[in-house]
Amino acid sequence: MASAESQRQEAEHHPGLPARLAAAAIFGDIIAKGHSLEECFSAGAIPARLGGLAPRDVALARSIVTAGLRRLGTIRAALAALLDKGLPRQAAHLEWSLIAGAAQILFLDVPDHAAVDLAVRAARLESKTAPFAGLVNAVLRNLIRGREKILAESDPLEHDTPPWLGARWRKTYGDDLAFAIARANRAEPTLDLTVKSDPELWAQRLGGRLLPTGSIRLTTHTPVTELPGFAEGEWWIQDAAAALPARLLGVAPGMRVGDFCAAPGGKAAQLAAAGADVTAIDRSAERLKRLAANFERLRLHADVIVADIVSLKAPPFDAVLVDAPCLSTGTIRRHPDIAWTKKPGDIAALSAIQARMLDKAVELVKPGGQIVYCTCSIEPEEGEMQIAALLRRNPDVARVPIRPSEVGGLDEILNENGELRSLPPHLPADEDRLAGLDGFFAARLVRRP
Ligand SMILES: C[S@@+](CC[C@H](N)C(=O)[O-])C[C@H]1O[C@@H](n2cnc3c(N)ncnc32)[C@H](O)[C@@H]1O
Repeated sequence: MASAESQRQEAEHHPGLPARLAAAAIFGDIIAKGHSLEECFSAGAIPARLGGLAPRDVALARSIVTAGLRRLGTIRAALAALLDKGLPRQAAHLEWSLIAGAAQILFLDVPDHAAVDLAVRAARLESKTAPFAGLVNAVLRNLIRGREKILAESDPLEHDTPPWLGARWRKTYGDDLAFAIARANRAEPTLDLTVKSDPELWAQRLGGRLLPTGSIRLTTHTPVTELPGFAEGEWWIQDAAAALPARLLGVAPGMRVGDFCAAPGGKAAQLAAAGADVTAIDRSAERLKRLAANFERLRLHADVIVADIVSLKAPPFDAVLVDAPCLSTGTIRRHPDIAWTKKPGDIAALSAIQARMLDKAVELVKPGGQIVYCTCSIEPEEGEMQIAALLRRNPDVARVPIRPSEVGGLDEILNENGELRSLPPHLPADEDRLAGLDGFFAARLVRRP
């Protein structure tokens, strides 16, 4: 290992180096150790990987990691073709540095020579990898030569989607839609806002586009904290599809609503802004702190409870929203790490918890009260099949179909049972950067009186 002192000296002479070292280390944390992208760049993670980095370097490291994860399959296939003998075992972690270099060369607006030079310097910093600095140089230079062909031949489904997910999506949605989902996942996500009130006025003030669903889609590059209305708590960031489930509950002022799995509070804020008396429940005290901070900025109120929903005891609610934990495959555009950190076996464990949460929602909603169940997953086990199973096992529950007028007239995001099923290629736009929706499932139910 390089001493901290030699790293510090190198970094002083080569200002771009710390961001590349951090990016390479974080690729390892995510791909090999299964940490999430959000966790790696959260405030708590800073001392471990990002300590001492200037905000500009943290932003660059994040761009490298995000671009690299979004196109990981393409990068790995290209590197494998150039490394016919693979990487030497003692220097296997050079892969992270090569991935970071390749992400810059293929997908970021970074000068090629900087990407190569800094990857070579990073390799020289460690005794185990130093003998292979020449190999790093040769591989990345060959990558530059082959760039056009690599990009032209890169297929979203074959290369940038893990095979098990690609196979699932083909089976569920057919070849064409599976391809469209994979292609949409490679695009940068849009920046959508939910406003407390008067979306037309705020769309105008923020120079954004008012979507048929009522969300505002922005094109600005101004940091969100500097935009009008942020400090005043007039709006919050929330994907346009994620904003739909809470609206389907049709809350009226004073209604007692249980938000099951509430943190960090995007949907709870919608319910509270609509005048509901919200009880926000989540088992993560840490994430509920974020909800509390968000609510403070938005000047909204909710009663907050740290609890496991499965064993929750509470007086009955007028309505319940269940935003259950899930595989989150509908949000790969925003969280490209999900494609590589989730495993096929996760679905069975998650769908068992989802079923128990649904049963709890039925138990804790008053007779005649409504439940909206949602997940940001495009896997049917966590959506359509979950509701079909609940309706089979509990005759006291019925579906209340969602009408197109409740989702901005977007018939294509409703299925034949009147459930919401949005997918990343939905909501196309004249400009690619304004297109797309997170993949969400939502069903509205009523506990029979
Ligand atoms: C999809 S997120 C919720 C997002 C939130 N509703 C929003 O709109 O901002 C799922 C949440 O479920 C919580 N969670 C997972 N398992 C839980 C359980 N057994 N009981 C309570 N909360 C749970 C997680 O801590 C996480 O905050």
